[in-house]
Amino acid sequence: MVVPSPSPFAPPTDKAGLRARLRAERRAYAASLAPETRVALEADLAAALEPLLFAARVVAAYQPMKDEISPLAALARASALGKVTALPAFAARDARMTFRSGEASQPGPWGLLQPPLDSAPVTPDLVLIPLVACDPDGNRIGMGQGHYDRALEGLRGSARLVGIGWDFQLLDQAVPADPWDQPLHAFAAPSGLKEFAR
Ligand SMILES: Nc1nc2c(c(=O)[nH]1)N(C=O)[C@@H](CNc1ccc(C(=O)N[C@@H](CCC(=O)O)C(=O)O)cc1)CN2
Ligand SMILES: Nc1ncnc2c1ncn2[C@@H]1O[C@H](COP(=O)(O)OP(=O)(O)OP(=O)(O)O)[C@@H](O)[C@H]1O
Repeated sequence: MVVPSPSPFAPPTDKAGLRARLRAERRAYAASLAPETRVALEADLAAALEPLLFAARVVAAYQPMKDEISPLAALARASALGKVTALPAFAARDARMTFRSGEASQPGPWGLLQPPLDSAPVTPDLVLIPLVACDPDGNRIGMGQGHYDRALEGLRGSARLVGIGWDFQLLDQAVPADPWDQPLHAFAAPSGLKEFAR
């Protein structure tokens, strides 16, 4: 049987190809933002999340990498609303991710600060999740090491799983899902919150 090879000009539909394309888009977009524009977009993100923050008891977010939208304004808002806040912590780069309360005061993997490993582990009921891309069914592409898939497995019954990104990171096209992928309940971006049928 002759299997037609994909055109080198066709946009990617596989996970690795989509990850590479959207990582490049994210890098270019973040580099194009004036610092004050970026702060304003991150404030819009926090406003879009307000109803979810209000309803939550324990909110987990993440320390942003260079090109990611920061959820830290939203996390500060959660704290002001009296919620427990948490961040990921790793004993090693390939260790299981845990969510811990406390200031991000210690160096962790990937150059990101994290709470001390002896601070309290918490079980969030709202998780703000970094992503490279997602689709309207909540399928998510991350950085490709499965850290979030593994950590979210046990939380999806009891927590709202909300992907966070710049607006263009929610794609029109379907993202392929592997059996271990944990689908998102919603996506939040500066333009607002989109709930998925999950
Ligand atoms: N802010 C944030 N934290 C997160 C994630 C994330 O996507 N965002 N992750 C989501 O799962 C995990 C980290 N996953 C990562 C996977 C790959 C690379 C990576 O390839 N980084 C460099 C290579 C250099 C390096 O390893 O330091 C690169 O971009 O080429 C980074 C983080 C856990 N913490
Ligand atoms: N629950 C799990 N148990 C064991 N291995 C897992 C689990 N979830 C994911 N993995 C492994 O993690 C690897 C990366 O998965 P994938 O490409 O879907 O990552 P990702 O969702 O993009 O990354 P991340 O979740 O870190 O943002 C896969 O090789 C997969 O085998």
